Amino acid sequence: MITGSSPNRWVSGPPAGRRTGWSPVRVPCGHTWTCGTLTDRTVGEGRPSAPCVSEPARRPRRRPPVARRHRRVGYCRTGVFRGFIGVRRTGVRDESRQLVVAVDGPSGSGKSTISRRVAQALDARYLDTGAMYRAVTFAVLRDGVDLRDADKITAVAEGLRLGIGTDPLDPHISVDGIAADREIRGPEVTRAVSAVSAVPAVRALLVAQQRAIIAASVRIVVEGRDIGTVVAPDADLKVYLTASADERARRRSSENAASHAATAADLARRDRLDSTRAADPLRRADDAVVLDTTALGIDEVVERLQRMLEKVTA
Ligand SMILES: Nc1ncnc2c1ncn2[C@@H]1O[C@H](COP(=O)(O)OP(=O)(O)OP(=O)(O)O)[C@@H](O)[C@H]1O
Ligand SMILES: Nc1ccn([C@H]2C[C@H](O)[C@@H](COP(=O)(O)O)O2)c(=O)n1
Repeated sequence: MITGSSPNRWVSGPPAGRRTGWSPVRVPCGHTWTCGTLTDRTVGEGRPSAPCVSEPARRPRRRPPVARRHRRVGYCRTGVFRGFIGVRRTGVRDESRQLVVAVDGPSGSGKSTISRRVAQALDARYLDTGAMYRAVTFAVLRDGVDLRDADKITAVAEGLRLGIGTDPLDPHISVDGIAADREIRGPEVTRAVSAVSAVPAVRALLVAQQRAIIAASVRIVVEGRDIGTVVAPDADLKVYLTASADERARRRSSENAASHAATAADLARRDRLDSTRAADPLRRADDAVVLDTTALGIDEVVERLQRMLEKVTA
Protein backbone atom coordinates (compact mmCIF):
# COMPACT_ATOMS: atom_id res chain seq x y z
CA MET A 1 0.00 0.00 0.00
CA ILE A 2 1.28 3.41 -0.82
CA THR A 3 0.29 6.08 1.61
CA GLY A 4 0.90 9.74 1.98
CA SER A 5 -0.56 12.76 3.63
CA SER A 6 -2.65 14.94 1.42
CA PRO A 7 -2.19 17.37 -0.16
CA ASN A 8 0.61 15.58 -1.88
CA ARG A 9 3.34 16.08 0.65
CA TRP A 10 4.61 12.62 1.37
CA VAL A 11 4.29 9.59 -0.76
CA SER A 12 6.29 6.50 -0.26
CA GLY A 13 6.74 2.78 -0.29
CA PRO A 14 7.82 0.77 -3.31
CA PRO A 15 5.15 -1.29 -5.01
CA ALA A 16 6.87 -4.48 -3.88
CA GLY A 17 7.61 -6.13 -7.11
CA ARG A 18 4.71 -5.46 -9.35
CA ARG A 19 3.53 -2.75 -11.59
CA THR A 20 -0.03 -1.76 -11.40
CA GLY A 21 -2.42 -0.35 -13.88
CA TRP A 22 -4.10 1.52 -11.06
CA SER A 23 -3.25 4.97 -9.86
CA PRO A 24 -4.35 6.75 -6.73
CA VAL A 25 -6.52 9.76 -7.27
CA ARG A 26 -6.34 12.87 -5.20
CA VAL A 27 -8.87 12.96 -2.41
CA PRO A 28 -9.74 16.60 -1.89
CA CYS A 29 -10.51 16.26 1.80
CA GLY A 30 -7.08 16.88 3.32
CA HIS A 31 -6.74 13.40 4.82
CA THR A 32 -4.33 10.64 4.09
CA TRP A 33 -4.77 9.07 0.73
CA THR A 34 -4.32 5.42 0.07
CA CYS A 35 -3.99 3.36 -3.03
CA GLY A 36 -5.06 -0.13 -2.16
CA THR A 37 -3.57 -1.76 -5.22
CA LEU A 38 0.06 -1.67 -4.21
CA THR A 39 1.33 -4.03 -1.60
CA ASP A 40 1.62 -2.91 1.97
CA ARG A 41 4.57 -0.61 2.66
CA THR A 42 3.47 2.41 4.54
CA VAL A 43 5.68 5.27 5.55
CA GLY A 44 4.35 8.73 6.11
CA GLU A 45 7.19 9.54 8.52
CA GLY A 46 4.85 10.06 11.43
CA ARG A 47 2.40 12.10 9.41
CA PRO A 48 -1.26 12.06 10.33
CA SER A 49 -3.17 9.15 8.94
CA ALA A 50 -6.85 9.90 9.13
CA PRO A 51 -8.18 7.18 6.89
CA CYS A 52 -9.46 8.18 3.52
CA VAL A 53 -9.55 5.77 0.67
CA SER A 54 -9.42 7.05 -2.85
CA GLU A 55 -11.33 5.21 -5.45
CA PRO A 56 -8.76 3.61 -7.75
CA ALA A 57 -9.02 4.86 -11.28
CA ARG A 58 -7.55 3.01 -14.21
CA ARG A 59 -5.03 5.30 -15.81
CA PRO A 60 -5.99 5.93 -19.42
CA ARG A 61 -3.46 5.11 -22.10
CA ARG A 62 -3.91 8.54 -23.67
CA ARG A 63 -5.26 11.47 -21.75
CA PRO A 64 -8.93 11.98 -22.40
CA PRO A 65 -10.10 15.45 -23.40
CA VAL A 66 -9.67 18.10 -20.72
CA ALA A 67 -13.32 18.19 -19.74
CA ARG A 68 -13.31 14.48 -18.84
CA ARG A 69 -9.75 14.35 -17.56
CA HIS A 70 -10.45 16.13 -14.31
CA ARG A 71 -13.68 14.48 -13.36
CA ARG A 72 -12.06 12.35 -10.71
CA VAL A 73 -14.01 11.42 -7.67
CA GLY A 74 -12.85 11.09 -4.07
CA TYR A 75 -14.52 9.29 -1.20
CA CYS A 76 -13.74 9.24 2.49
CA ARG A 77 -13.90 5.83 4.10
CA THR A 78 -17.11 7.08 5.70
CA GLY A 79 -18.48 7.02 2.19
CA VAL A 80 -18.91 10.76 2.06
CA PHE A 81 -18.83 11.93 -1.50
CA ARG A 82 -16.34 14.76 -1.76
CA GLY A 83 -17.47 16.00 -5.16
CA PHE A 84 -15.88 16.31 -8.55
CA ILE A 85 -12.56 17.94 -9.09
CA GLY A 86 -14.15 19.94 -11.81
CA VAL A 87 -12.95 21.87 -14.77
CA ARG A 88 -14.52 25.16 -15.63
CA ARG A 89 -14.06 25.95 -19.25
CA THR A 90 -14.39 29.67 -18.84
CA GLY A 91 -11.08 30.75 -20.33
CA VAL A 92 -9.96 31.79 -16.82
CA ARG A 93 -7.10 29.77 -15.38
CA ASP A 94 -8.66 26.98 -13.35
CA GLU A 95 -6.76 26.27 -10.14
CA SER A 96 -8.27 22.79 -9.87
CA ARG A 97 -6.95 21.69 -13.24
CA GLN A 98 -4.06 19.29 -12.99
CA LEU A 99 -0.78 20.63 -14.34
CA VAL A 100 2.21 18.41 -15.05
CA VAL A 101 5.52 19.86 -16.22
CA ALA A 102 8.19 17.43 -17.45
CA VAL A 103 11.83 18.52 -17.43
CA ASP A 104 14.46 16.23 -18.95
CA GLY A 105 18.05 16.69 -19.99
CA PRO A 106 21.63 15.55 -19.49
CA SER A 107 23.54 15.74 -16.22
CA GLY A 108 24.28 19.24 -14.98
CA SER A 109 21.99 20.98 -17.46
CA GLY A 110 20.16 22.72 -14.60
CA LYS A 111 17.08 20.48 -14.28
CA SER A 112 16.92 20.52 -10.46
CA THR A 113 17.69 24.21 -10.09
CA ILE A 114 15.17 25.29 -12.68
CA SER A 115 12.46 22.76 -11.76
CA ARG A 116 12.52 23.78 -8.10
CA ARG A 117 12.28 27.46 -8.95
CA VAL A 118 9.42 26.89 -11.38
CA ALA A 119 7.59 24.67 -8.88
CA GLN A 120 7.89 27.37 -6.22
CA ALA A 121 6.50 29.96 -8.59
CA LEU A 122 3.58 27.68 -9.44
CA ASP A 123 2.98 26.63 -5.83
CA ALA A 124 3.45 23.13 -7.18
CA ARG A 125 5.07 19.94 -5.93
CA TYR A 126 8.55 19.02 -7.18
CA LEU A 127 9.69 15.48 -7.93
CA ASP A 128 13.38 14.70 -8.39
CA THR A 129 13.33 11.26 -10.01
CA GLY A 130 17.14 11.14 -10.12
CA ALA A 131 17.07 11.18 -6.31
CA MET A 132 14.94 8.01 -6.41
CA TYR A 133 17.48 6.17 -8.61
CA ARG A 134 20.23 7.47 -6.34
CA ALA A 135 18.39 6.18 -3.26
CA VAL A 136 18.12 2.68 -4.72
CA THR A 137 21.82 2.85 -5.65
CA PHE A 138 22.67 3.91 -2.09
CA ALA A 139 20.87 0.83 -0.76
CA VAL A 140 22.51 -1.46 -3.34
CA LEU A 141 25.97 -0.24 -2.25
CA ARG A 142 24.98 -0.42 1.43
CA ASP A 143 24.04 -4.07 0.95
CA GLY A 144 27.26 -4.88 -0.91
CA VAL A 145 25.46 -6.04 -4.06
CA ASP A 146 27.46 -6.62 -7.24
CA LEU A 147 26.50 -3.94 -9.78
CA ARG A 148 26.40 -6.62 -12.52
CA ASP A 149 23.78 -8.66 -10.68
CA ALA A 150 20.45 -7.30 -11.95
CA ASP A 151 18.38 -9.82 -9.94
CA LYS A 152 19.96 -8.83 -6.62
CA ILE A 153 19.67 -5.14 -7.48
CA THR A 154 16.00 -5.68 -8.22
CA ALA A 155 15.52 -7.53 -4.91
CA VAL A 156 17.05 -4.60 -3.02
CA ALA A 157 14.80 -2.14 -4.84
CA GLU A 158 11.71 -4.26 -4.09
CA GLY A 159 12.52 -4.45 -0.39
CA LEU A 160 13.15 -0.73 0.04
CA ARG A 161 10.99 1.75 1.84
CA LEU A 162 11.47 5.07 0.07
CA GLY A 163 10.17 8.30 1.60
CA ILE A 164 9.87 11.09 -0.91
CA GLY A 165 9.25 14.68 0.08
CA THR A 166 8.07 16.86 -2.79
CA ASP A 167 8.29 20.34 -1.29
CA PRO A 168 10.35 22.38 -3.80
CA LEU A 169 11.76 24.49 -0.95
CA ASP A 170 12.92 21.44 0.95
CA PRO A 171 12.85 18.19 -1.03
CA HIS A 172 13.83 15.11 0.95
CA ILE A 173 14.45 11.45 0.47
CA SER A 174 14.64 8.73 3.09
CA VAL A 175 15.62 5.10 2.76
CA ASP A 176 14.00 2.67 5.19
CA GLY A 177 12.97 5.56 7.38
CA ILE A 178 16.43 7.20 7.53
CA ALA A 179 17.18 10.50 5.80
CA ALA A 180 19.58 9.94 2.90
CA ASP A 181 19.71 13.39 1.28
CA ARG A 182 23.46 13.81 1.72
CA GLU A 183 24.44 10.17 1.19
CA ILE A 184 22.78 9.88 -2.23
CA ARG A 185 24.92 12.76 -3.57
CA GLY A 186 28.24 11.13 -2.66
CA PRO A 187 30.82 10.11 -5.32
CA GLU A 188 30.24 6.35 -4.82
CA VAL A 189 26.55 6.68 -5.58
CA THR A 190 27.23 9.01 -8.53
CA ARG A 191 29.66 6.46 -9.98
CA ALA A 192 27.22 3.54 -9.63
CA VAL A 193 23.83 5.14 -10.35
CA SER A 194 23.87 4.71 -14.13
CA ALA A 195 24.38 0.95 -13.75
CA VAL A 196 21.52 0.61 -11.27
CA SER A 197 19.15 2.80 -13.28
CA ALA A 198 19.77 0.68 -16.38
CA VAL A 199 18.05 -2.34 -14.74
CA PRO A 200 14.57 -2.59 -16.36
CA ALA A 201 12.83 -3.98 -13.24
CA VAL A 202 14.16 -1.11 -11.12
CA ARG A 203 12.85 1.36 -13.68
CA ALA A 204 9.43 -0.32 -13.75
CA LEU A 205 9.21 -0.09 -9.97
CA LEU A 206 10.22 3.55 -9.76
CA VAL A 207 8.19 4.66 -12.76
CA ALA A 208 5.07 3.20 -11.08
CA GLN A 209 5.82 5.19 -7.93
CA GLN A 210 6.52 8.34 -9.91
CA ARG A 211 3.20 8.02 -11.72
CA ALA A 212 1.40 7.52 -8.41
CA ILE A 213 2.95 10.69 -7.02
CA ILE A 214 2.04 12.62 -10.17
CA ALA A 215 -1.52 11.32 -10.10
CA ALA A 216 -1.85 12.49 -6.50
CA SER A 217 -0.66 16.03 -7.26
CA VAL A 218 -2.68 18.96 -8.52
CA ARG A 219 0.38 20.72 -9.90
CA ILE A 220 3.80 19.14 -10.16
CA VAL A 221 7.15 19.71 -11.86
CA VAL A 222 8.95 16.42 -12.49
CA GLU A 223 12.56 16.19 -13.60
CA GLY A 224 14.71 13.35 -14.84
CA ARG A 225 15.73 11.59 -18.03
CA ASP A 226 12.56 9.84 -19.22
CA ILE A 227 9.77 12.05 -17.87
CA GLY A 228 8.48 13.37 -21.20
CA THR A 229 8.97 10.05 -22.98
CA VAL A 230 7.92 7.42 -20.41
CA VAL A 231 6.77 8.66 -16.99
CA ALA A 232 4.41 11.43 -18.10
CA PRO A 233 4.04 11.31 -21.89
CA ASP A 234 0.89 13.45 -21.57
CA ALA A 235 2.53 16.23 -19.56
CA ASP A 236 1.13 19.71 -20.21
CA LEU A 237 4.59 21.09 -20.90
CA LYS A 238 7.75 19.17 -21.77
CA VAL A 239 11.09 20.89 -21.65
CA TYR A 240 14.41 19.41 -22.67
CA LEU A 241 17.11 21.46 -20.94
CA THR A 242 20.59 21.33 -22.31
CA ALA A 243 23.87 23.22 -22.26
CA SER A 244 27.28 22.62 -23.80
CA ALA A 245 29.34 19.90 -22.13
CA ASP A 246 31.98 22.48 -21.28
CA GLU A 247 29.49 24.84 -19.61
CA ARG A 248 27.85 22.01 -17.66
CA ALA A 249 31.27 20.89 -16.40
CA ARG A 250 32.13 24.50 -15.52
CA ARG A 251 28.93 24.91 -13.48
CA ARG A 252 29.25 21.56 -11.75
CA SER A 253 32.95 21.91 -10.95
CA SER A 254 32.49 25.33 -9.41
CA GLU A 255 29.63 23.93 -7.34
CA ASN A 256 31.76 20.98 -6.10
CA ALA A 257 35.12 22.73 -6.11
CA ALA A 258 36.34 19.80 -8.22
CA SER A 259 38.67 19.85 -11.24
CA HIS A 260 37.05 20.83 -14.53
CA ALA A 261 38.64 17.90 -16.40
CA ALA A 262 37.51 15.25 -13.89
CA THR A 263 34.00 16.71 -13.74
CA ALA A 264 33.73 16.85 -17.55
CA ALA A 265 34.84 13.21 -17.78
CA ASP A 266 32.25 12.12 -15.19
CA LEU A 267 29.43 14.02 -16.90
CA ALA A 268 30.40 12.56 -20.29
CA ARG A 269 30.49 9.03 -18.87
CA ARG A 270 27.07 9.36 -17.26
CA ASP A 271 25.53 10.98 -20.34
CA ARG A 272 26.85 8.14 -22.51
CA LEU A 273 25.53 5.41 -20.17
CA ASP A 274 22.18 7.14 -19.58
CA SER A 275 21.51 7.78 -23.26
CA THR A 276 22.65 4.41 -24.62
CA ARG A 277 20.99 1.99 -22.18
CA ALA A 278 18.24 -0.22 -23.61
CA ALA A 279 15.54 0.67 -21.05
CA ASP A 280 14.06 4.18 -21.26
CA PRO A 281 17.25 6.00 -22.24
CA LEU A 282 17.70 9.76 -21.98
CA ARG A 283 15.97 11.08 -25.07
CA ARG A 284 14.21 14.28 -25.99
CA ALA A 285 10.47 13.72 -26.44
CA ASP A 286 9.32 14.63 -29.95
CA ASP A 287 7.01 17.30 -28.52
CA ALA A 288 9.48 18.74 -26.00
CA VAL A 289 10.69 22.33 -26.22
CA VAL A 290 14.48 22.34 -26.33
CA LEU A 291 16.10 25.05 -24.25
CA ASP A 292 19.86 25.48 -24.57
CA THR A 293 20.95 27.33 -21.43
CA THR A 294 24.65 27.65 -22.26
CA ALA A 295 24.40 31.43 -22.50
CA LEU A 296 21.42 31.91 -20.16
CA GLY A 297 21.43 32.69 -16.47
CA ILE A 298 19.15 30.86 -14.01
CA ASP A 299 16.61 33.70 -13.78
CA GLU A 300 16.41 33.92 -17.56
CA VAL A 301 15.72 30.19 -17.89
CA VAL A 302 13.03 30.33 -15.19
CA GLU A 303 11.37 33.28 -16.95
CA ARG A 304 11.35 31.43 -20.27
CA LEU A 305 9.68 28.41 -18.71
CA GLN A 306 7.13 30.65 -17.03
CA ARG A 307 6.30 32.22 -20.39
CA MET A 308 5.85 28.76 -21.91
CA LEU A 309 3.59 27.84 -19.00
CA GLU A 310 1.47 30.94 -19.42
CA LYS A 311 0.69 29.71 -22.92
CA VAL A 312 -0.29 26.20 -21.88
CA THR A 313 -2.38 27.31 -18.90
CA ALA A 314 -4.13 30.24 -20.58
N1 LIG B 1 21.29 28.66 -16.41
C1 LIG B 1 22.26 28.47 -15.51
N2 LIG B 1 23.28 29.33 -15.43
C2 LIG B 1 24.28 29.15 -14.55
N3 LIG B 1 24.36 28.11 -13.70
C3 LIG B 1 23.36 27.24 -13.70
C4 LIG B 1 22.26 27.35 -14.62
N4 LIG B 1 21.43 26.32 -14.42
C5 LIG B 1 21.98 25.58 -13.42
N5 LIG B 1 23.13 26.15 -13.00
C6 LIG B 1 24.06 25.59 -11.98
O1 LIG B 1 24.60 24.42 -12.56
C7 LIG B 1 24.78 23.41 -11.57
C8 LIG B 1 24.04 22.13 -12.01
O2 LIG B 1 22.64 22.38 -11.96
P1 LIG B 1 21.61 21.27 -11.53
O3 LIG B 1 22.10 20.49 -10.36
O4 LIG B 1 20.30 21.93 -11.41
O5 LIG B 1 21.64 20.31 -12.82
P2 LIG B 1 20.89 18.94 -13.07
O6 LIG B 1 20.55 18.92 -14.51
O7 LIG B 1 19.79 18.77 -12.11
O8 LIG B 1 22.06 17.91 -12.76
P3 LIG B 1 21.95 16.33 -12.47
O9 LIG B 1 21.27 15.71 -13.61
O10 LIG B 1 23.38 15.90 -12.36
O11 LIG B 1 21.19 16.20 -11.18
C9 LIG B 1 24.27 24.02 -10.27
O12 LIG B 1 25.39 24.50 -9.56
C10 LIG B 1 23.38 25.17 -10.70
O13 LIG B 1 23.36 26.21 -9.77
N1 LIG C 1 14.24 9.75 -14.73
C1 LIG C 1 15.52 9.39 -14.45
C2 LIG C 1 16.28 10.14 -13.56
C3 LIG C 1 17.56 9.74 -13.30
N2 LIG C 1 18.05 8.64 -13.88
C4 LIG C 1 19.39 8.14 -13.57
C5 LIG C 1 20.45 8.62 -14.52
C6 LIG C 1 21.29 9.58 -13.74
O1 LIG C 1 22.67 9.48 -14.06
C7 LIG C 1 21.02 9.18 -12.31
C8 LIG C 1 21.08 10.31 -11.31
O2 LIG C 1 20.24 11.37 -11.73
P1 LIG C 1 20.57 12.90 -11.34
O3 LIG C 1 20.50 13.00 -9.86
O4 LIG C 1 21.95 13.17 -11.83
O5 LIG C 1 19.52 13.69 -12.03
O6 LIG C 1 19.75 8.58 -12.28
C9 LIG C 1 17.28 7.92 -14.75
O7 LIG C 1 17.74 6.91 -15.31
N3 LIG C 1 16.02 8.32 -15.02
